[in-house]
Amino acid sequence: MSEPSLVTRDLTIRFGGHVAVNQVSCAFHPGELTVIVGPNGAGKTTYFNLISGQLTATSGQVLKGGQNLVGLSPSARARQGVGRAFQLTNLFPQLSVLENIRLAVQARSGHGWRLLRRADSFTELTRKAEHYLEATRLSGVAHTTAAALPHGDQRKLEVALLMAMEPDIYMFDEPTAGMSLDHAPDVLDLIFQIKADPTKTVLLVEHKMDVVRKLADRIIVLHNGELLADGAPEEVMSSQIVRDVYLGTATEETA
Ligand SMILES: Nc1ncnc2c1ncn2[C@@H]1O[C@H](COP(=O)(O)OP(=O)(O)OP(=O)(O)O)[C@@H](O)[C@H]1O
Repeated sequence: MSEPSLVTRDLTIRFGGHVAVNQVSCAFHPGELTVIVGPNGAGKTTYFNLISGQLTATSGQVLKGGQNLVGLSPSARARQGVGRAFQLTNLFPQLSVLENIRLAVQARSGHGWRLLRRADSFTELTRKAEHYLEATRLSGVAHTTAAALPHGDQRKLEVALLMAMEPDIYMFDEPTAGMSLDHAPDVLDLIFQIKADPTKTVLLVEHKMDVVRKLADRIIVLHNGELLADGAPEEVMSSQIVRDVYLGTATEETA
């Protein structure tokens, strides 16, 4: 197997006396989509926050290319290639879809978020932005303001912004939450597209078992902040301990 693109080693966070993530060691690889599942309160989002930098670990490491990212801000981690989709936080609501994507391309290219003076740089950025616009099938709403987009297109725009940042680690926390059945397949298609690139690593937190089945190359199960199981989807889903702790009850609720 390829070298891991991201490793968490004994990753732990305590909130007072409560250990929300407890010594989680896991290696993630390029070309692999790992879904993180577990019952409510298992520590999935906290684990994500520790990787993307919204939270700082009490102990343990987040290693990328041999560098420990613990202590770096979320934006510093994004510059290191750890990209996380966040609902609306990176959007400029009054700018058009194309302008939003162009700003993300610009930030990635090292021009920051300033207005550009040089016309040739601008054209190059627009060309790249149009590429992501097409990849996410948002060309039809290129000139619509982000604020005026329907919810489903806003979620696609979030994926477009993430793609424009060209991360090598993609993180999605319940990417279809709150979406209608019409729009969910579009966003799942985009994740399929990303996963098809063998240089990208995808991490996904997901409750919906149909989405897990559709996308997962590998499943890890968290329970009470600990890593309970890790393996191929069919192996993990059929293991007795996982069925007892999680799937036995959760599939009925969420499938
Ligand atoms: N900032 C915080 N301060 C105190 N406790 C916290 C904090 N953030 C999370 N927790 C606790 O850590 C535990 C794990 O929470 P987390 O949100 O990571 O679970 P989850 O698996 O993502 O749950 P869900 O599926 O419901 O989103 C919970 O007991 C939660 O109450």
